[in-house]
Amino acid sequence: MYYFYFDCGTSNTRGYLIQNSTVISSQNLNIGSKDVSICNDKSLLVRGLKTIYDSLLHKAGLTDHDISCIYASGMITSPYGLVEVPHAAIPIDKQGIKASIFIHFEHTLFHREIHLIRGLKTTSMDLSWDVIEEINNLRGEEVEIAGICNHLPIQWKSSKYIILLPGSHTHAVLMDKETILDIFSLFSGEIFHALTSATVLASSTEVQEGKLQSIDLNAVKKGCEYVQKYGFARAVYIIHAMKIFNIEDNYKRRSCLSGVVTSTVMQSFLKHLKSKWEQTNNIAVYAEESIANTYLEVLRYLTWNTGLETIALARNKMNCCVEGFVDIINS
Ligand SMILES: O=C(O)C(=O)C[C@@H](O)[C@H](O)CO
Repeated sequence: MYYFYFDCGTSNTRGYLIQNSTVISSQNLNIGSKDVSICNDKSLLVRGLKTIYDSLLHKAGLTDHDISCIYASGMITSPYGLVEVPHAAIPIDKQGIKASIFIHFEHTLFHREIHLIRGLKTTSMDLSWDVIEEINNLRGEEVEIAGICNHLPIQWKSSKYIILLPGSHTHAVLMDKETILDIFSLFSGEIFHALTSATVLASSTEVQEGKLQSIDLNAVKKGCEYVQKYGFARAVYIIHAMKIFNIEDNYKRRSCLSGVVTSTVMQSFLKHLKSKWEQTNNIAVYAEESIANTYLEVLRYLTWNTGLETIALARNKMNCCVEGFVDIINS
């Protein structure tokens, strides 16, 4: 039996052709909810999805009739996706995620149902300004979490632990065995992106494509030190001063800035950990390798000698998204 799965992000969409539980082929397209928002045109995403779908089916010698079901998760259920679908509320596990799937009939290009995996939020109450600070929400990471659970030390599963998912936003997720108990959401990668593309730091932190995926961990540590000593605003200024007075190169300055942003994000997280999730000592970070290592370096710097156990899982080496999707569907 064949089925199709779309993982839709803010900047990218990936389609997977799956036979039983095995991925036959996949394709990436640089289209996401960000483009829908910028162009105010939802058809952009549908056309992108259909391009991926047709191309993978064609390569496999299949037709639409061979695909028993199409699934999608992530920003596709956001206001800048295909159709806005309310988040499901936590606590939730794989079975709950599967049971809350929303079926949408796509009538413009697919002319068939697309089964949408909902994002998650931390409250089901009516929201107002009085309680907005209690809210946390994610879309897409719930599928990755299901896959990540297969790669954690077995002894972690007998108690509570935390999964950190850095990205444009960073979500910290409190787990009890394989149930998502709580979420704490933070702005993060978008801050770094804004600083390195829309401020005076742009040209002094720019690096070649090949160096984007690597990081200088000593420079990251320096960034942490500046934030601890002076706070975010002065730490960022120091990186600007490094350019003005010719200290180090763009690669080191970029790594240092990454340390500044990451340690600011982790300071908020650690405050939350201390006040709300105190009893938890195990933290797994799932991200592209250099980002996961940056988070680990920063966490170790900020929590030195406190008994936290941290591990990194490199997203570029294991695809927890598709693995989690298969687990959810088979649950
Ligand atoms: O629920 C939404 O609308 C979001 O903006 C979720 C976002 O934070 C993603 O989880 C990032 O991957």
